[in-house]
Amino acid sequence: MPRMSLVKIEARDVRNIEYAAIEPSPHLNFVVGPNASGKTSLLEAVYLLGRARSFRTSQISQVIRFGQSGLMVTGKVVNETGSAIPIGVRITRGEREIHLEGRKIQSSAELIGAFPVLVIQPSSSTLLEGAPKYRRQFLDWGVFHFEKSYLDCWRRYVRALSQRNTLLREKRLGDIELWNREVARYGTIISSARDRYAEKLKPFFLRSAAQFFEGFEFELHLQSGWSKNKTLEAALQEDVASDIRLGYTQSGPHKADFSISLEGRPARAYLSRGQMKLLVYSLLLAQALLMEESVGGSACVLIDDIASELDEHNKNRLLGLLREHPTQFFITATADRIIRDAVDHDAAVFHVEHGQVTQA
Ligand SMILES: Nc1ncnc2c1ncn2[C@@H]1O[C@H](COP(=O)(O)OP(=O)(O)OP(=O)(O)O)[C@@H](O)[C@H]1O
Repeated sequence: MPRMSLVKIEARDVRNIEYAAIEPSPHLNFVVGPNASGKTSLLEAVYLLGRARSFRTSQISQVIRFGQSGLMVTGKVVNETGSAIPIGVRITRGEREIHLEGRKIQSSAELIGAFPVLVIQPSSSTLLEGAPKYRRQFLDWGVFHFEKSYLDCWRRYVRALSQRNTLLREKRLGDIELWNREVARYGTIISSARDRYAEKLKPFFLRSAAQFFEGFEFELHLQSGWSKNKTLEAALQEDVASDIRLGYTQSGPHKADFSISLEGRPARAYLSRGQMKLLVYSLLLAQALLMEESVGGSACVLIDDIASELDEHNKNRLLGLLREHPTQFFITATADRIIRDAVDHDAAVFHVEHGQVTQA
């Protein structure tokens, strides 16, 4: 069965790239060049194609090349059935246009389903070291690709939660029971979907982590966002008085989190920065592998600055792991030396200099 992969991409006015057109390999793609040449910008173009936003900034206009009024990225993705899907994303200051298979679409959700892209970058350590929202986003991205009804349920939850919060702030408690039920109904579905996903992810995560950490026993724990021994509806009912004081809902999947521990201790308290980075790699690669093996789909994984914070030994282990992994990767590095041993027959190498991209 063919795997999903990006077979063609054209980028116009993406940061310092005036124009680039490449035909990537379905497996390993190395993007090599000096600092500030435009390597991350090329990855940003791929990401734009799958998410219609940037992984570097929430202010998308920053990505438009200086002096230009807009940017455009077009590409062709071949999916598991062998069909070629054209995608186009055009961003001007204040406007975003997405085209999928010749149709103009309004929401990026459809795009995310058609071309799933994951990114691992130097700041990815925030997945384990930053606020819980990063871990919820990680879980939700995975669940979204697993259960198509998840997004709709999530939207209903957010709406119900916002209604409940308004009632709390305005101290209008007449309808609170109704909204407790709504929040509990969708919140419980979300939480169960995350639990199912985490259970599926665990063996893949442990397998990936075992490649980097010999003899370490990791555990992944999910916290639902409310007290374990009661239903969400009961927790919401009990919280009403203190929720009014605070002006927001304290219990629910919007407060969920997960943690990784090592022999009963929180991993983040014991691992070095480089090891934390390897743990993040393990989680994200597990997510991509789970997609390959269980959903019948696959993700395109972008790795920005592979050398950052990893020593030679771990870099080589990681590259070895990527070679075994059937996923499509885009990997940036400043030196050819880093990738020399990893390049084999199905790898493509792109050189970037002053925003010009050439295939080696
Ligand atoms: N909107 C923009 N228009 C034009 N150039 C930009 C824009 N935003 C950033 N740049 C410039 O684009 C260049 C390429 O940046 P990019 O981050 O892609 O480089 P890189 O090759 O990944 O570098 P490094 O190896 O240092 O991470 C930088 O010189 C940056 O200042």
